[in-house]
Amino acid sequence: MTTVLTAQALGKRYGRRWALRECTIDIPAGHVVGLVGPNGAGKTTLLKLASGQLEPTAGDIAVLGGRPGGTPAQLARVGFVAQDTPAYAGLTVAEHLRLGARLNPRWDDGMARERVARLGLDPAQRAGKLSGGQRAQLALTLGLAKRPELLILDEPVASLDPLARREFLQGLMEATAEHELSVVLSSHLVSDLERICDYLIVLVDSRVQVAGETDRLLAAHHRLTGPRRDPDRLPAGQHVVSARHTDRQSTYVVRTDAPIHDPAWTVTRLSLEDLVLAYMDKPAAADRRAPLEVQR
Ligand SMILES: Nc1ncnc2c1ncn2[C@@H]1O[C@H](COP(=O)(O)OP(=O)(O)OP(=O)(O)O)[C@@H](O)[C@H]1O
Repeated sequence: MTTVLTAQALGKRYGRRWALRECTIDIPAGHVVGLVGPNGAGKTTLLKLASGQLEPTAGDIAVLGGRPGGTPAQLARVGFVAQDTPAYAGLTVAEHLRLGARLNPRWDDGMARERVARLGLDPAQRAGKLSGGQRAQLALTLGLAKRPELLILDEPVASLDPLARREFLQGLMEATAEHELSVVLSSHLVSDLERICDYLIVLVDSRVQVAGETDRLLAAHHRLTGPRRDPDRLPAGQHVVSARHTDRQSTYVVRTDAPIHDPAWTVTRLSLEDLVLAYMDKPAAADRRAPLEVQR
């Protein structure tokens, strides 16, 4: 597997507090990867370490085979769109493009101008006067026109209304279809991830709980509902992700590659949101096993 990001026992500490601890992760190339997890899981910290904005306190990280932010050439290969889609409020849209051209050796000015025109952004408008959605689009334009091999987006759509969100994600999907680009996108909005991501990683408390291509993950997970049954009475090939019991009834989310024929169970497929919630539901700190990988 060719990876765009690989980390071993990666950690970042602020004073005595670990923001990310012993994080081991491999992110494959050629995908639009959704990174999801509860507040405080360490997603932003991981993405900032990957883009070279933070230095690790412990462990190793390599992005596109190099040290994040290690050289100007390495910086040019990775684009980053931050949570608050920052822009220089006093600079106009056109000035942002000129700055991008000056700072980035692989800058695609034609693409930047074409996107700005298509989005209806006024080149003379100061970024501070743009709406949140327009600012996010400007940030995405700057990230794409850099022509990175890897584009990292940290909750880029969190503050956008549904229409602006859809337009932003549409622009991102078009760009990934047109250019060879790996994308890692963190978001709490699983329905958005479901639309654009073909690979999912659930991070809880710095640990990868599950990672894999979304269609394979969905094919391998099922909800079983039926008469109460203890987990040790499930077949060995059924890995329990989450369990709920009443006096009479059990509901499991299981991962299995084998068909489920037990007539006692009502078997239903999961949505991506159900799957994410099942993994987020696990007591994170207690679960220190190797993550599940569902891959080709
Ligand atoms: N600059 C900092 N100083 C101290 N602690 C920090 C700092 N940045 C992050 N943390 C802590 O590190 C942990 C991980 O934070 P991080 O922002 O990486 O999580 P996240 O998964 O992105 O969360 P969210 O989904 O809420 O954005 C949190 O407990 C947070 O409080």
